[in-house]
Amino acid sequence: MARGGGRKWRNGSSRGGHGGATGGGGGDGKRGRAFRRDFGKGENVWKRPRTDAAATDGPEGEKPQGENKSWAGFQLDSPAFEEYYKRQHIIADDEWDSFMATLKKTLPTTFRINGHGDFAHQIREQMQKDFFDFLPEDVEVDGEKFEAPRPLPWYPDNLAWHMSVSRNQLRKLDILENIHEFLKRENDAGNITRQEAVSMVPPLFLDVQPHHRVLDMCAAPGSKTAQLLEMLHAGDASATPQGFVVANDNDVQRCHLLIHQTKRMSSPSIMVTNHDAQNFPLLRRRGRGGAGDDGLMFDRILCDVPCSGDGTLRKAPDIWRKWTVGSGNGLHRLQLQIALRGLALLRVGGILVYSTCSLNPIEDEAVVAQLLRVYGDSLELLDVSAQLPELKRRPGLTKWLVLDKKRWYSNYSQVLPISASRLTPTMFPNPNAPAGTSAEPHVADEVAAKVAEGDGEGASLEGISREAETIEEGVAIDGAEADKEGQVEGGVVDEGGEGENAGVDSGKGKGRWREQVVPEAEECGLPLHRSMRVVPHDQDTGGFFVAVFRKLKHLEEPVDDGERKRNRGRGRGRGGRGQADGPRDQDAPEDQPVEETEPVEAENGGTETEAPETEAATAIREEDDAGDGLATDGTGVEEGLEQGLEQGLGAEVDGSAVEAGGPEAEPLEMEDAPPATEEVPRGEELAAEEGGGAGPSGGQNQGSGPRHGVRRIQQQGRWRGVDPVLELDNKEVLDSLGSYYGFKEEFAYQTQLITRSDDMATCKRIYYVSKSLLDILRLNNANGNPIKITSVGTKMFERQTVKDASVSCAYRIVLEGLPFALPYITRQIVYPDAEDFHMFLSKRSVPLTGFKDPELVQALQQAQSGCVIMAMRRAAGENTPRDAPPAAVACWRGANSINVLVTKADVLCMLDRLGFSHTSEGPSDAADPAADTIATTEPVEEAPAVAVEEEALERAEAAPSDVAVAGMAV
Ligand SMILES: C[S@@+](CC[C@H](N)C(=O)[O-])C[C@H]1O[C@@H](n2cnc3c(N)ncnc32)[C@H](O)[C@@H]1O
Repeated sequence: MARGGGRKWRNGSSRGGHGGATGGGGGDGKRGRAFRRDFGKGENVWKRPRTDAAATDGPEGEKPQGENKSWAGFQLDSPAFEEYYKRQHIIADDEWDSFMATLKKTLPTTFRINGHGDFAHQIREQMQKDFFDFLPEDVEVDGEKFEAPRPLPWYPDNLAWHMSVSRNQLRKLDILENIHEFLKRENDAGNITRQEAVSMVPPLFLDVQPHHRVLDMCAAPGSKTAQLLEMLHAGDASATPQGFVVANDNDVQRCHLLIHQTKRMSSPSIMVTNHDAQNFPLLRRRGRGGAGDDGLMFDRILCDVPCSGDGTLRKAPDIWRKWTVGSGNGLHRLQLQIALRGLALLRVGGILVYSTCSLNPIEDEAVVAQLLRVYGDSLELLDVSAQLPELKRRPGLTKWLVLDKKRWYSNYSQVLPISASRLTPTMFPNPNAPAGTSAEPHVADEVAAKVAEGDGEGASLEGISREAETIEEGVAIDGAEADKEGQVEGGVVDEGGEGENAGVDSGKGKGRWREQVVPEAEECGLPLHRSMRVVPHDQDTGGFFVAVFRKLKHLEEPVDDGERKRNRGRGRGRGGRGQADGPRDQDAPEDQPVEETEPVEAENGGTETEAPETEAATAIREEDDAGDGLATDGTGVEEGLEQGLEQGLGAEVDGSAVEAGGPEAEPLEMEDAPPATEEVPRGEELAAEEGGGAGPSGGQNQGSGPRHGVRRIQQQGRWRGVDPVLELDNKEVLDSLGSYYGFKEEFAYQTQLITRSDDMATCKRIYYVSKSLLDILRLNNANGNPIKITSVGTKMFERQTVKDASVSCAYRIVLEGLPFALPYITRQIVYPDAEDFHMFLSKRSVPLTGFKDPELVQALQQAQSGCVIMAMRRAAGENTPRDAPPAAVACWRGANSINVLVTKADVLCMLDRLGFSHTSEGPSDAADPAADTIATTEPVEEAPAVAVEEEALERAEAAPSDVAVAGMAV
């Protein structure tokens, strides 16, 4: 569907990236002068550190370079971490010190300019022109030279930037403070996103095109989702993309961060869902199979899994203290389950990127290796070394060790009973190696050899540690005897019993715990070097791991029976809830018709359904002949996970795996909280807050045609408390919108508007969704709504409670949705020239007669009271159609005046983009709204509300370790 010049004019500049830019503007230098005035304070601010306490970090030399004050009190080392990673050889010995030193420095500030094309380039140019070009060479912060900001060389179009200073340091010099203010303002308006450099990498390898269906499986807080959306919208600027992005997270709170982040993108092509990714539903169509029509399968999947997060030590230093080897081991299973589910949902030919912000091979290469084993020649680990050539990366490891309970293993066959429930074969380079192939060398022999070589107790990392002492004290050396004070369990003497840390030689408890000969790591034999690890000291970043896969075909061949049986026994032995059975080809070829679940009319009037079964559920059902009470619709699921489980994952399916079979979800309010000043119709408030009960209201809904995609509020059952996703088909509302705004016929408002309230006649918010997402909503509905949707599309209209009875349409157009409606509006729209528009934005409230252009005054006087769109005219001679103005803004026309209906921050950014002068304080506050007939004083969130959310966003981004710990299975 065409969207006219939406991409060009960028409704008020804000709401981020893709969606239309203010365009034009810039270049006249006026705005730049306004900003530069702030710098002219008659002194060299570049060298003047602030004298307040925040300006000093304490004496140099007492902290690692770059460490800031906020790190005071943090432990910045971990012997366990060092021992572990040295042993894994993720870094060569001669680089170790540099690696560790970088890890102890704070992370530089990096940010990304949202969007693409003209709009993004304008921001970049403005930023350089007004700020960076003015930086003298000799700026110092905290006694260190301030390096000029530079674009990240590997990020396309110079749209991602690096500043050597931390965010705290940005506040220490006035001139940097101005940059900080600019970044903050643009961030609030959604034009810039602070994001760690390495976190920007995975989406780039997905090569998202506008027609792609994209799934972001673990998406919150959403910085990568934002990138995916930008790529989706990067095609024909005048069209809504054919594809869409589904952003999922299993944490309801974090879903709200995700909604906030994606809302800034103003996209009708985004859906936020709330599922355990390992159980993400697979939707099928009945009788409509065929190339290009395979239900809800995806062309691109980002699998940025929960992880132990030790690649983020530089921004989350508490990870030093918390670091244990158990974090990575404990997450491996979940990571594998999620990745396998991702592959099951991927179309043939599609690309899946697996990524973590952990350096740990158990979370990284071991997962990748198992995916390759399960999929065999159905999956290719892509060699992407030629892509992003400027990005320094290291090839993935091809061998590694597994550590548990202070004991190193190279092969699962060595695993002692004490660790058998904590480790799985899939963690090892060779999960299927028969027992004994890599038996541990006899310690006594090794000790003898080392002693003979003159090596002794000092050889703590490369072989034997402290054997001399252990022998002296008569400690068991081949697992048969007990230490005097230690305990024997399965032949291992463990000092603390529960200690998890690597601590091969912790220096404590001399002679109290048994040492082992560390086995040689085994080669995996798979092309894992094609995966990549970004390490901090290569380019002053955090650490990250990325692997890029292409699915070549659907799985067909069952895994080896013997192997399945062997592992099935193991699963039972461990009390697993279920066991995967042999593989089935659930991932039907594109041309194969598939069955669709029939929704069952539930007693409460809502729709209840038998959910499409997840593979985990299948695993349970098929292991347990009684079916474990789980519903299945027989649509089948990819056997990937089952095989993964069979091949040693252990076949235990944790409680969460059952969820897709029908858990009762936490009540979830689906829409953003209404602005405090707005009046919420009572019926709708109830619907949102109480999760049900607000049925169609009396006669108001009469006259509506049959609803499509109806999903009434669930009073019980799977998504209890979740607002419905309903296609707006209330004739009165649609007619009122159509006649008030004079929408052209080609505008799909008749079919592509969605509400989340059962009471359509008075629904508070109306959302606009792309055609392709609408198809998915309908498919979801036809399948009984297995997908739990927390938000969809972009808000386009909001109900306005007004005192003035002459206002004939209760719905105003909101900032996010305006770009999509603008090309089709023929009424209630006026066209000021640049001068009047500039004046209006600066004042934010102007009498109807207060404009210089008499035609504009006349048009305003003739407009109805209520929402009016001000669309700036191009300069004379510019031959641009009226429906593609350089900027437009929604306003409220009262009896005597017209008021802008966007935040001050948004107006400021719009002025910036248009090259209009303003003070850094921005436009004045709107005139007293009481003077007019608008019922709300500030209809959109003002900066404080946004700032709070931003803070939460930052916290969420900075705390992956918490996420990981919370998500740990053990
Ligand atoms: C590493 S963070 C994702 C960061 C995100 N991709 C971004 O760029 O902003 C991992 C996310 O996974 C979520 N998560 C944890 N377990 C999950 C599961 N089983 N299914 C889906 N999401 C999960 C967490 O809530 C967390 O938001």
